[in-house]
Amino acid sequence: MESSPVSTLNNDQLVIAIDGPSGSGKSSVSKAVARALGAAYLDTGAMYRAITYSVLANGTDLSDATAIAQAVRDAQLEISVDPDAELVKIGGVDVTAAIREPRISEQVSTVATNLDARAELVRRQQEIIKANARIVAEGRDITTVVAPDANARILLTASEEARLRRRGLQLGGSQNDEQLATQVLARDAKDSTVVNFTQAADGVMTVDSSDLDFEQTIAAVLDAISTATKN
Ligand SMILES: Nc1ncnc2c1ncn2[C@@H]1O[C@H](COP(=O)(O)OP(=O)(O)O)[C@@H](O)[C@H]1O
Ligand SMILES: Nc1ccn([C@H]2C[C@H](O)[C@@H](COP(=O)(O)OP(=O)(O)O)O2)c(=O)n1
Repeated sequence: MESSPVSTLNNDQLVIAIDGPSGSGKSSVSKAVARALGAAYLDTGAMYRAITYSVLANGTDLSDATAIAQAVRDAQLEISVDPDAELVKIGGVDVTAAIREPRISEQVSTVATNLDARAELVRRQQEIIKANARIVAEGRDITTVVAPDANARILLTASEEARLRRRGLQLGGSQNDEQLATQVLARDAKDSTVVNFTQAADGVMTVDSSDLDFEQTIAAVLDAISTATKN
């Protein structure tokens, strides 16, 4: 599966790890939780998306796993960890908005299922986490691989129906049902071949947001963090 877990936690550090499937609310909820905790925020999915943008822009053959892995090692990737200032750059180019386009969502699993690419991105994510005294990091393998020793580890889930509905609204109704299913469900199925983000690993708390609104979900996650950090 993945490269072996490395301890990322320094003394006195607060690391919150949040994983979950597409559309479960990871990014929006983690950002709000980071603000509430006065912490930095790391969107690891944005790193996979930025690499995908770059390999597509450079005409890299997506079936060439070695070329993709090399592109990740060579990538000059910058990501803001300020929850109030979203910024992603690759090779000096601002790709903050471009990486959210459906064409990236449709191809990103090619990068996410490349194990050499994952190893390099996990290494960079661990470096970013180490450099921040308080940080909320979210993705698919944060609770299990990137920061298994985080102070609180949470799996944020939601029903398929809720996730498709939320993503549809987020994209302003521009995608039909089939396109949404490709970008959400088919992508999760591909990504699940290399990381488990559907079942909570030992010690990981599950927050199911299917029947919670956005504010209730933030409160439930803050509650889970408070329970986990009491011990
Ligand atoms: N509990 C919730 N109830 C309703 N909408 C939500 C909830 N959580 C998140 N959302 C909305 O759903 C959409 C997808 O959330 P996002 O944070 O991008 O998910 P993810 O990062 O897991 O893909 C966003 O528009 C977000 O505001
Ligand atoms: N830690 C991570 C984060 C994201 N990924 C992959 C899986 C996803 O298909 C892409 C994009 O992730 P992102 O969190 O932006 O996706 P969603 O907003 O949840 O739809 O990256 C991963 O494999 N591991």
